Amino acid sequence: MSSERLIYARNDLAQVTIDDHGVKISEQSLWAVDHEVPSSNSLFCCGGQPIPIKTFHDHIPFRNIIYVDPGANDDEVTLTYVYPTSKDSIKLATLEVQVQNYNNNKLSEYILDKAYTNHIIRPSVLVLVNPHGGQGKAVSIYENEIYPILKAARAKVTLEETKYQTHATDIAKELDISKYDIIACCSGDGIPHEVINGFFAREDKGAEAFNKIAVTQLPCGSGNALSLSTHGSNNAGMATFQMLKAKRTKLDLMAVTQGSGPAKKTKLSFLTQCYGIIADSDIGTEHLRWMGPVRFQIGIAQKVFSGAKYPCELYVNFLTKDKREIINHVETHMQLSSSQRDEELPVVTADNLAVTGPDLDQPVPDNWAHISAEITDNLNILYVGKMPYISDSAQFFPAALPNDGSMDMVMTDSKASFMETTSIMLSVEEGTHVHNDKVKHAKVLGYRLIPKVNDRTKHYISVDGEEFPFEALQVEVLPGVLTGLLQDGSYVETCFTR
Ligand SMILES: Nc1ncnc2c1ncn2[C@@H]1O[C@H](COP(=O)(O)OP(=O)(O)OP(=O)(O)O)[C@@H](O)[C@H]1O
Repeated sequence: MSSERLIYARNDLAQVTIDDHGVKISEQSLWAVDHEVPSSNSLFCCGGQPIPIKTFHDHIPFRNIIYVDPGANDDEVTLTYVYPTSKDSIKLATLEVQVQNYNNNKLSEYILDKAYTNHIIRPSVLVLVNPHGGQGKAVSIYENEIYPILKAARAKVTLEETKYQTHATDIAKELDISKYDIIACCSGDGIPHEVINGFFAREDKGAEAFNKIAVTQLPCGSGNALSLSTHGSNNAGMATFQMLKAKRTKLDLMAVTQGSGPAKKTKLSFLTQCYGIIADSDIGTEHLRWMGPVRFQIGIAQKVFSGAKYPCELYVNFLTKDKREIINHVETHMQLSSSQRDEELPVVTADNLAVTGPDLDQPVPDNWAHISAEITDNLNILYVGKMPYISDSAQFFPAALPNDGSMDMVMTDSKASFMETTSIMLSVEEGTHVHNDKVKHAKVLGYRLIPKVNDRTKHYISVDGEEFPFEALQVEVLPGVLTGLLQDGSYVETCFTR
């Protein structure tokens, strides 16, 4: 520090220096940081870059800074930043500082650039709040946990509440896309599903919208798989912070086609398709909605215990058949995406959104495998997904990758005993169920499912957690069409990617 600087140091401002990692508060100024300091010295990770708590009391990492206002003099700024209060929660704070080793009329912009290496400063965000999401808590979660962080980061926020089912689809279909950088769905997984399908219903199949606007979720619903897989959190404040700091990254979508001829309809899916016990337990227990996620587990236990079977015909276009290939696939793809991390995102055109598979009344291509009746006559779970976490206690697709051009297919049949099935379900939390001999797991490029369930009880096919017609469907991957927001371009770590 120069002697001149010492003379002019203001004692009403915290004295700091800027280093490569953030803002270091000088010892004499620590009084100015009046918030509590977490005692844990563990890493604050949650899918983003680790924020070392250990040194946090005298150092504000650039990543934690969400806004910087210029002060009265060139070497003074007000920092707005977040600090962790637990592994999965944050608080906002501000600190007026005088910077001892940097004196320039662009000081606030300099720090802001360092704070937002990955993403747009002051993004323009369309916030869609589903007032019925999360058992009616979405509005208060938005007001109390999400908006304060967006406001502190000076995001340009446009707020819209969804007024009816599929309203989000209509909004996305008619949207002036030039106005927004992000659509943040303050909801469960239902609203992002609707937004993506609203884009797809546009004249260019949504190409321009998919290129311009990142679609993300801030967790306000009962199922928040998108937030858990991308922001690493079910906590709305934390997810908002992670969203602001995330990197625009291309994600694969899945095109789900049902019907043929004039009745042919294609919808996009970003998360999962499901047939069997899990679909019936998720959608079929709507009457237990007030119970929240617990209803799902009760439904599964009931079905497993009763030995429920969901026969079908299944044709699959496999990328990997042997489970051992999946580990190599994940490693190779992660290396590839890390080498492409700084490249510009590819531009999507309507061709990338075109469905190329045969119609459902036509035979599947010769290279698609017909799964043997020994499996499909006894099938009890068919679950296909593109994101690793389906709830905070279920890494159902631990090998799922954002843009490897494939989906993860997981299948079990009712020949496994009740105890075996229970043990499989219990290992879903750690993601290790896919290693179980009784679980079939493959990377697939496309499949056709024809349900053959004859009993009279109502059954379900769910796509991204939403009910779809209980009839044949065909799915293919649309590689890298959606722009999402991921920490450093990757999904949250799983047992495969850790
Ligand atoms: N104003 C509204 N009235 C009725 N339904 C609505 C309204 N706004 C949105 N919806 C519907 O609510 C459904 C669930 O949305 P979302 O996923 O956000 O909530 P959730 O709490 O996670 O519910 P779920 O348990 O279904 O996941 C969607 O199908 C959506 O179309």
